[in-house]
Amino acid sequence: MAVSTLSDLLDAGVEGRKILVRCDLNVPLDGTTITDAGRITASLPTLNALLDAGAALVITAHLGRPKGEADPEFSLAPVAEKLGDELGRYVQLAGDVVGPDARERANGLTDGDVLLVENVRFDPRETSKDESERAAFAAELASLVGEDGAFVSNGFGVVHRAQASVYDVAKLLPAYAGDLVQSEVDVLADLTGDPKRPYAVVLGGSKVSDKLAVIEALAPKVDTLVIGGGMCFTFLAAQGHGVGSSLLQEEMIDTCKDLLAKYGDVITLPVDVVAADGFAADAPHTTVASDAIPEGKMGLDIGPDSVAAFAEKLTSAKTVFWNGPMGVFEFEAFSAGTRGVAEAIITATGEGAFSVVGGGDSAAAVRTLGLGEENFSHISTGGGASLEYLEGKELPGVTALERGN
Ligand SMILES: Nc1ncnc2c1ncn2[C@@H]1O[C@H](COP(=O)(O)OP(=O)(O)OP(=O)(O)O)[C@@H](O)[C@H]1O
Ligand SMILES: O=C(O)[C@H](O)COP(=O)(O)O
Repeated sequence: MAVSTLSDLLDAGVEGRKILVRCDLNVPLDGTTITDAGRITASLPTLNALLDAGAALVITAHLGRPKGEADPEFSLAPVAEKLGDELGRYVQLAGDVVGPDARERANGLTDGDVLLVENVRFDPRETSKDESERAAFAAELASLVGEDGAFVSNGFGVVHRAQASVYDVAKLLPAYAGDLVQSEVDVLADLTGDPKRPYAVVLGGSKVSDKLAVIEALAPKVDTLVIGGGMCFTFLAAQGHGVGSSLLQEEMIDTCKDLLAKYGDVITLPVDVVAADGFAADAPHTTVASDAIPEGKMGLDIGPDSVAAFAEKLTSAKTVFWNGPMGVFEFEAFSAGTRGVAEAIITATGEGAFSVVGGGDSAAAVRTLGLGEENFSHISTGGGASLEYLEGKELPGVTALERGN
């Protein structure tokens, strides 16, 4: 990665300067309680290094996918509090993103101060397809750190998004890769060169439309592609099975048919699923064959036979990349599939495989199910970002840094 790094910025000196840092603080929440702070703790080394060197920080981040307007459900308030605890210093939260409150607070920052502005996705220009709108928003973000400012990209989980606070702003300020972006890209590079075979990829989770596209690019590169979680139902539908009220991307059924025709020998789908009456922790549920999901039932986990079939593929792999839980692991009743697949990957790792878990919720699953981060070769903070990297796609947030300075 030919980019300027945090060390270059520290060598240039940050004392008395305001530094804009893009983090991925998109943590899972239960109401206002953070259920896994992994992405916050992963951000700390870079933030602490800058603060220790005398910088004042303006941090930008998103939370969830609000609709381009302020929405209390997606406020970064819980994140500001947790970040303050972790940094051991007060983190101010601006009531807006680039409005009067953010500007006034940014103006008043002195060395060692930390300001988090509100969820950048409260401003519709952040994710706009119109480059000039994004550029205008990026300019307002850049102005928060003034003439002498710099930009540090430290949100690996979001570098696959060509969004204003990730991509456009890097063109307006001297731009540097934070330690998290640099170290994640370095590790993932090991998976793109000449991975040890068999190479298995496990896909699940709920961002079906984002990640179905990844399969076309990954399938030819891997020996096994295991698909569970919310991802599998569009494939089951493509095989002509009813999926009840499970997560389904109807407009992608034909794509899945094509993928199965082309890569059927590589793709493994669940043979059974845990079908529930609704989306709730205590929903009555039963395990059914994946070609017999009853009308009105919702598949919330893969079943035990699927776990066994997936485990057989995974335990013999020498390289494993896993993104996306196999079920709604946040509910105990639907966590067995995720646990079972994780245990198979742990077994493979114990036998010398190189294993990477990528994604906010996937990494959270490893921690909340007590599976032991140390049992995997690497836990990545980025799900979509690492998948796109493995696909060989350009990561706009990294490209922008290469172009910068
Ligand atoms: N069968 C299912 N139906 C509905 N939701 C599911 C199902 N299986 C898993 N999920 C949900 O998928 C979510 C995680 O999906 P997601 O694609 O966001 O993964 P991730 O690891 O966070 O990756 P990224 O970092 O790209 O977001 C979890 O909250 C989980 O409850
Ligand atoms: O959770 C993630 O993968 C990142 O925070 C990016 O979020 P997004 O998929 O909503 O852009």
